[in-house]
Amino acid sequence: MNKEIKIAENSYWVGYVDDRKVPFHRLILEKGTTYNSYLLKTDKATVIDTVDISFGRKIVDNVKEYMDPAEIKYIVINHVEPDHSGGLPALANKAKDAIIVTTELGAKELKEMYRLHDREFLIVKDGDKLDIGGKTLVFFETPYLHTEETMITYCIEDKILYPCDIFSSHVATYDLFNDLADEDIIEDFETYYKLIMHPHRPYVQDMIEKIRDLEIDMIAPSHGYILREDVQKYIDIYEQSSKATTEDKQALILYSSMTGNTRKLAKELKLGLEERKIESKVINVKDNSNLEDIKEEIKAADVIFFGSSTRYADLVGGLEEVLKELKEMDLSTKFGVAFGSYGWSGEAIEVINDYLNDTNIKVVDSSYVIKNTGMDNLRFPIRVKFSPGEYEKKELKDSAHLVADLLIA
Ligand SMILES: Cc1cc2nc3c(=O)[nH]c(=O)nc-3n(C[C@H](O)[C@H](O)[C@H](O)COP(=O)(O)O)c2cc1C
Repeated sequence: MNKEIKIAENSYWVGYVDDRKVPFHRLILEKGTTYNSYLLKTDKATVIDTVDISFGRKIVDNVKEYMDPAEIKYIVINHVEPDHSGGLPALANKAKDAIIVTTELGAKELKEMYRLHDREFLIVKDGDKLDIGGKTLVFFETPYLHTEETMITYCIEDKILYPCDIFSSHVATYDLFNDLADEDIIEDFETYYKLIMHPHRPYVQDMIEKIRDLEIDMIAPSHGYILREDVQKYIDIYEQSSKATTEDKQALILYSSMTGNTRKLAKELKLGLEERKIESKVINVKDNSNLEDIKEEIKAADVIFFGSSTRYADLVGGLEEVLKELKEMDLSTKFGVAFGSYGWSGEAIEVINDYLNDTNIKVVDSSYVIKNTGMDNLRFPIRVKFSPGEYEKKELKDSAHLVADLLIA
């Protein structure tokens, strides 16, 4: 490590500056990045987050500049992605008695990733406190910021928030504090927000509520600049940007049904969209429906759901006639989602998806969702066996919420 970077009394940066062009989430980070790790050298010395898996030995060396790593009592892992937890195996190997502090899901994933089944874990939940001997840490669960297991850590005495990926920026810099930056850092900060956090903006709003009453003098994230000047300005950027509205967006739900089950799915999707303030029109497409009218409705919509149940491995009603028209339309600015009720194989839903893939519409299927949001808890196209129960109704609403979020990405 080149120089001591002290962030508060007995608290030091022990991370790594990666000034290569770093490949990350199918991007090349032209300005590199930093993996910020922090050592709180209290009576129960604590490391908060580590470094990328490629630099595990560096964090051990950095800690050694301040203390014997064997004396570390706690290692806090806010987020398990290997650019932050990657130094854990090397560090835990030296800190043999250290307790790993993380969320329940975080512990499950870390054990699998690094074969840490024999290590002691402390599972924390929203608002739990930990006395580390001279300082007190409080933990808040912040799911999907940026993956499901994520939490953030706040030190009461230092008034420092350690939010891991949240409030980060991808810049390789040795002048780690924002007031020392020789350039305006807002663009990098906003770019990071847009790419990593914005797809999860409802969760950003939840996080803002959790930290609203904390006194925060400094934000010490895990990439890029540590924010100690104009701290509120950066929180405000997250709050304002995550409020982006869906009010001017319109959805169209087209369906065909034999006995009304697919109609029930359409109804739940509409309710879910309305909860996100998206106006939606539902049309039952029959054999004699007016195709020109439906095409006008499609042109006016930002997202179109196409639903059919399956009858002898085929679509029902008049939906296929509509699907045949799509190829001739410019749908490049719109999202398309296939759905349907089925009994055992649900071929119609897959056929709808094939039709959509043959147009220039943005097809919301599981592959698209994973690649654009990192979320894999909902399945697209939307398939429900027979009539939706309470569980399926909730999933349908969640699916509608996710599509609503895609609309303002
Ligand atoms: C005559 C008939 C044929 C069916 N064929 C299939 C089929 O090939 N594959 C399948 O998964 N489900 C099949 N089903 C089950 C329906 O898709 C299922 O009952 C669905 O919930 C009906 O939804 P709806 O009320 O929206 O039409 C069939 C049902 C009927 C009555």
